[in-house]
Amino acid sequence: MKINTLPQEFIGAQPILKILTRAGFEAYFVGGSVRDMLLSQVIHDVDIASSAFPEEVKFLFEKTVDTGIQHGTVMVLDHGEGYEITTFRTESTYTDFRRPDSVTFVRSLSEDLKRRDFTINALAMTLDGEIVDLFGGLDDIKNGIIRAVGDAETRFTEDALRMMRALRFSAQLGFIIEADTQKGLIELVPNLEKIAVERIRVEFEKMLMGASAANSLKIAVQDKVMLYLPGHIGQWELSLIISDLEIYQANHIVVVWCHLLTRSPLKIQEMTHFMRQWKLSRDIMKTVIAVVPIVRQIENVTILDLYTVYSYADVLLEILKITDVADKTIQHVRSILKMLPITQSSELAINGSDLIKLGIVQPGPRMGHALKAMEKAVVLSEVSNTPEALTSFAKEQFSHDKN
Ligand SMILES: Nc1ccn([C@@H]2O[C@H](COP(=O)(O)OP(=O)(O)OP(=O)(O)O)[C@@H](O)[C@H]2O)c(=O)n1
Ligand SMILES: [Mg+2]
Repeated sequence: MKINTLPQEFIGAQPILKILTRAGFEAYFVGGSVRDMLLSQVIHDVDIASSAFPEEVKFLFEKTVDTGIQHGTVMVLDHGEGYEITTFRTESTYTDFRRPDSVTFVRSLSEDLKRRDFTINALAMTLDGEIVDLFGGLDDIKNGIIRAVGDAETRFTEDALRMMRALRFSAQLGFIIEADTQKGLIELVPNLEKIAVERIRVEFEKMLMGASAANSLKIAVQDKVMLYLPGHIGQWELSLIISDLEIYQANHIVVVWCHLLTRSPLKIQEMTHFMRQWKLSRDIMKTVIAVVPIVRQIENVTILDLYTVYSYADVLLEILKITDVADKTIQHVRSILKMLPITQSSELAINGSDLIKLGIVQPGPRMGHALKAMEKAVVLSEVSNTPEALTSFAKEQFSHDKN
């Protein structure tokens, strides 16, 4: 099979492959970019594999960076772009189920392709668009199948993360997992415990953001994958999460976590511990802690609640959609958010130094209290947000207070 018109992402890299082939080496586009091109999906990074050894690559190109030279990867810099070239390699035994004990550089493309995870990821393409398909990847793309290259158990023993990747690709692409591949997964799923949380998290998040997330999550429950994920998530009742995802697709990582935790059996105080086990970022943890209690009480939400959560309004509205909250309630929330007189304290018409200048409050602990009271009164439309109205409100409330 030959691709006649290559996407722009590959055209920029063609001169690099030309230099390698003119020097007598083999060079191909490999991995995710070839798969995504064939599926008309967005192409992320264009990876190049070559028979040239790292030192040979460095000799051929003027500007290179050793991004992962011990694994055979050198980045070539060309017109402000970086292209990673990885030497064809085989991998030795995997004592720890995630990293080869050593890699060996080889000159043969087929040796390199046969150690890759799935047939759809084991396609290569020459610089002028000829596809090299040694394991039936093209048919599997056409038929929507995730199939391990060769023996599934061997592939999953080499890197247990590949089991999460199977579920993730299935969710993103709507592909089914081929029977022997699934059998290998069921057999080896306990090895997931040996994989770093960060790596699992990346695949898990991509899975839950996929268009077919519900189906992959069902498989993950059935095949006991969930039992080996962090935070005892395997003990949760996941049917509501699955049915939400049958209808709506999460569009951002933070939405994934807010949704999951809204539907979780965890109390708000327990969530931080769970999120630490998944090593989530501070930003995501803050958002979850702000948004989830509001979603859980959405029928009784107050103007002050929505003011407090204003900076997370987009996430909040997204979660309300996913968790199937009544349209009427969503409209109500939207209209309150739109009508808030201020959205943060810095929008108050007078501030702390104004209060001091006016001689109403002195610096000290009462200041915070005064500012909070003004903020609350403005949000609740009890006072207009003008210097005059706020000054007389403050005088009335605080002038006679002792500072
Ligand atoms: N555990 C893994 C990870 C990667 N690969 C191989 O390395 C390529 C590039 O890996 P990566 O960028 O992690 O995945 P992609 O398939 O490119 O997917 P994504 O779109 O997420 O980048 C894959 O296509 C696959 O051939 C593998 O065999 N086993
Ligand atoms: Mg990639």
